[in-house]
Amino acid sequence: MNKKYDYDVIYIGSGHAAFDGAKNLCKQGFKIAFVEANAVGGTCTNWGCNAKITLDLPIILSKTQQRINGIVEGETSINWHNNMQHKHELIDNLKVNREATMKSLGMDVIHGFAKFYDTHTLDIGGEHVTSNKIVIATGLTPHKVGVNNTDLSHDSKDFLNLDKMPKSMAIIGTGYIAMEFASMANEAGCDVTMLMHSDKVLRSFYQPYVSEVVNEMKKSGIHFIQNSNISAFNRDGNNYVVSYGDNQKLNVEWILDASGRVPMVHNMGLEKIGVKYDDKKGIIVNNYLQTSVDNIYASGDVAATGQPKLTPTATFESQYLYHLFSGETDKPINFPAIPSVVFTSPRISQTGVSVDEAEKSDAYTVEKHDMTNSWFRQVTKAKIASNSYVFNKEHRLVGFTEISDDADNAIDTLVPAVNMHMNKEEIERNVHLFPSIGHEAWKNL
Ligand SMILES: Cc1cc2nc3c(=O)[nH]c(=O)nc-3n(C[C@H](O)[C@H](O)[C@H](O)COP(=O)(O)OP(=O)(O)OC[C@H]3O[C@@H](n4cnc5c(N)ncnc54)[C@H](O)[C@@H]3O)c2cc1C
Ligand SMILES: NC(=O)c1ccc[n+]([C@@H]2O[C@H](COP(=O)([O-])OP(=O)(O)OC[C@H]3O[C@@H](n4cnc5c(N)ncnc54)[C@H](O)[C@@H]3O)[C@@H](O)[C@H]2O)c1
Repeated sequence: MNKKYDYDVIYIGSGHAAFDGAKNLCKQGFKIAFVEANAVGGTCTNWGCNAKITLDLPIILSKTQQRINGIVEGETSINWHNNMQHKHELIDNLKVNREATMKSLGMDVIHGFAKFYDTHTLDIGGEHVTSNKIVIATGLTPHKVGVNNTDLSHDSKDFLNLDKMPKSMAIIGTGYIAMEFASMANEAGCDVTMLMHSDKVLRSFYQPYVSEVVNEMKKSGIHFIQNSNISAFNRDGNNYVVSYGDNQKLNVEWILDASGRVPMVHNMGLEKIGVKYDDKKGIIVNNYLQTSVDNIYASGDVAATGQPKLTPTATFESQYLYHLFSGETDKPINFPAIPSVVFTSPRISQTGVSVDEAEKSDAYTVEKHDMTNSWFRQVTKAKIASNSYVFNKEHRLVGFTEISDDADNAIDTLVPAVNMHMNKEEIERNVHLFPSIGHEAWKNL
């Protein structure tokens, strides 16, 4: 579209924050390139959501079998090696397929690490490429705890490639990754110990529900050490020793550092061209996802928008930039309620106004339900199933959270009702498949 630069838009990164909107821009005639330093498709596609949920399949079966034991007889045992093979079959080619799709649509893929040469020029291994607009979509990278021999620990990518499940594992942190991977490892026969930073687990979720998940995990044999204050990792033959607390030691086969993920903002020359960022939150953007330099934008996990750093957010931002660049909108980004789920057993999901926020304000009312007595949950023999609906003053639905093995499905069905702030009349205009979790989630409204 313009002759001055090689491209109309270059995306640094090729994950959901880039590709999802770029393909639509490309269809409108924009000349597009992606610069990718690692696997095309980014974290979610190669070592995030997709890989994790594939490995979770036998965990769901095993947990279901335990609930309906007696109806289904015998014990389920997980063959982790075969589970990992299944993951490789589904995941390993995704990056190849994604690159082929990009090229077939007419977009270029440049392999290498991008640095800014000036505000319109990227340096990729000494080659210069220019673009009218540049979108920084570089995501997050694992944080390493600052202790002695920190390199003896592994990260989430290593876990998602473990061919053999270790007999014992120390997990640093109790966030999303720590809790999900602990549930999987435990069910696959590993002795898991969680080394907590404080006494809080999954801080952004409704704590009474989080406590129930922790209790279930404890019953399954997972150990939680609060305020662990870890100080060093050391080798002990083929094993590793984690030093923590007041000279205490934990001997394990494997250490997973799940102490968080930090924005990919370094060594890119951002300081040189004046793009402002915060080491923890990411690249500072305005309501148009525009950085402190006019022609440079940020999208997805690396953008400091205050939104949950999740795939649906990255996709939404990427699509917004498509609408903005194509001239279809000149309005600021207007985020919908983003649903999030922790894939533990049971799972916790939430979207919109949280119960905590609602309970601190007169503007909301909260309705809580124990779902274990509902008919459909009796079919699934749910031991734990509760949810909470948040309504505003006009009794319109503005938030929802659930704990249950079906919390992911429950939230997915309610997202439109929360986003549209539906009232009773609007809710009743929607009919649902029966019997289903979706029907259950709507019928209390
Ligand atoms: C283990 C795990 C499980 C997850 N599970 C879920 C889930 O169940 N649901 C969910 O919604 N979210 C989940 N997430 C989060 C989700 O993966 C991210 O929110 C999403 O991938 C963000 O997309 P993105 O495009 O912003 O960044 P990314 O997908 O991280 O893409 C950024 C890309 O930029 C590249 N890059 C970085 N710097 C440069 C550079 N200078 N030059 C060139 N390339 C560069 C990187 O190599 C990377 O490929 C999970 C994350 C992890 C780690
Ligand atoms: N189901 C999902 O949607 C899903 C799953 C996995 C990851 N993710 C995304 O990936 C991101 C990263 O996940 P995460 O679990 O790495 O981060 P997180 O921020 O959720 O958790 C980090 C954990 O590490 C702890 N911690 C920090 N410093 C520590 C220290 N020095 N010692 C011990 N513990 C320490 C924190 O207290 C916290 O419990 C999340 O923000 C989330 O957006 C999402």
